[in-house]
Amino acid sequence: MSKFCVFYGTFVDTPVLGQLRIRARTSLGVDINGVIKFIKAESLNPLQDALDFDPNLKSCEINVVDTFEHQGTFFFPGFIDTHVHASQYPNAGIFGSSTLLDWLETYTFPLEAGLKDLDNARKIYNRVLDKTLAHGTTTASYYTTIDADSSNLMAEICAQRGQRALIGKVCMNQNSPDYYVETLSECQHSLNKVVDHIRNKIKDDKVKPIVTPRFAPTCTSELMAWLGKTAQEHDLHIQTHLSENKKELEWVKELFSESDSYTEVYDSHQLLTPKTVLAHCIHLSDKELDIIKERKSGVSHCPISNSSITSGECEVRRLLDHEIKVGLGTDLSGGYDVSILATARQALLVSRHLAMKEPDAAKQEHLKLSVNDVLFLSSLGGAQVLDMEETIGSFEVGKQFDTQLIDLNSAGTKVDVFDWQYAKWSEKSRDDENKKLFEDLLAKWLFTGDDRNTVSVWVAGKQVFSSVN
Ligand SMILES: O=c1[nH]c(=O)c2nc[nH]c2[nH]1
Ligand SMILES: [Zn+2]
Repeated sequence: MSKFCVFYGTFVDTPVLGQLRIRARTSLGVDINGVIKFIKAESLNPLQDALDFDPNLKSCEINVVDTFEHQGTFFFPGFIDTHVHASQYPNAGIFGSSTLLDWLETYTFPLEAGLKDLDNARKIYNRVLDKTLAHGTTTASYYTTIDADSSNLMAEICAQRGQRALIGKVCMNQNSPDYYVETLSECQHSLNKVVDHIRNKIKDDKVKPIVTPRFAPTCTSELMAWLGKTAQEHDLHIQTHLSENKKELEWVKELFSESDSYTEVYDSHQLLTPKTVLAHCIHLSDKELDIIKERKSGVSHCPISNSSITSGECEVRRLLDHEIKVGLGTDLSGGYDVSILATARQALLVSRHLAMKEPDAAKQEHLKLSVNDVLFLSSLGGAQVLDMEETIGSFEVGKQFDTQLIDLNSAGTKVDVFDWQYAKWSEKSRDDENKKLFEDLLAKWLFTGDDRNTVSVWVAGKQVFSSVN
């Protein structure tokens, strides 16, 4: 890696929900630590911009990545997958007509148990990294399995391959099959082992442990209380599932009859913090939304999973109106697609389904998520959910350069752009028209693009994927 890198071309991000920021003819300088040091609009010479920023750079190697002349190319923040079960990847697409509770028994627990075999785990986890990086995912919050050694292996693979990752060794000590469960003390021991391995042996700031009670039904109150306390003592992230499926809700009511709601089960065990990621959140009362907002926890919206295993339609606009942080999750393998772009597309479509059930025209319009909204959820929204918005999710001086380079003309692309649909950035006088044209190109990317358009990916300034290698 060069001491200093300058990227030149068009930068697109979503600093605010619903708003695209398109910066053409722009240079962006990145230092050896992957930190964005300057962003210069109306740049004519990216190399000169670096020297203007710091004349001392003259004596070191400066690498320029110049995409300016290449029509249909732009930089977008790396995608953030806020909820993905790496261990379930082999089952992507295999779910039949199951719903959550029978899906867990039939497909999921047997698969996860098999990752105790480290050769098997290594194959699966490397494949997950191949695929997520190639689809532009620069940060992921992973679930692994209950097994500490294979969870540590996943952390090592993420560190080697350069992805920013939260590693969640799954915790479950009740209502689980005999072949796939731990006692309280086994679970405590294996979580401690994973936290120690990641923090003291791997020692990569980009890879962190995350406390992961699978979901309330599989965790005793004693385990959840210990997990809440551990997260607080070690300042750890937390992730779990909440309110995904109606049968699951009834089960939680039976198991935790002393709690007023599913959300309160977690809250009463100190599991709701600003660093908590709650997957699904489909069937919540207003009171539960108030608690989540109050605790500043975030929601991972997993629309492909919710449609596939028939869990329901998450009312994302309602969450956003409640000022709750929302990001996107692929939720492999309840979800079948590793792609956050495909997940964003499905988020938009699910919002249209909710809108179709709303008779009031103004309210119907409000329910619809726009292209800009779902692109926000895929990037800065996800960063907020992971409590990492100061570091990643958009292009700002001081943030890390976690980025994907998109080329709508890449080899084999499904996206077709006609000459008159391109923005002509060399003609500055046409910038208003150019921006409009570019917004349409982004919509084309969302609806017709895929990993063939993701040609390079960087995490903390380091290239972690290139389609030409
Ligand atoms: O989507 C889901 N995937 C899972 O593995 C799981 N476990 C509990 N609840 C779950 N939901
Ligand atoms: Zn899940």
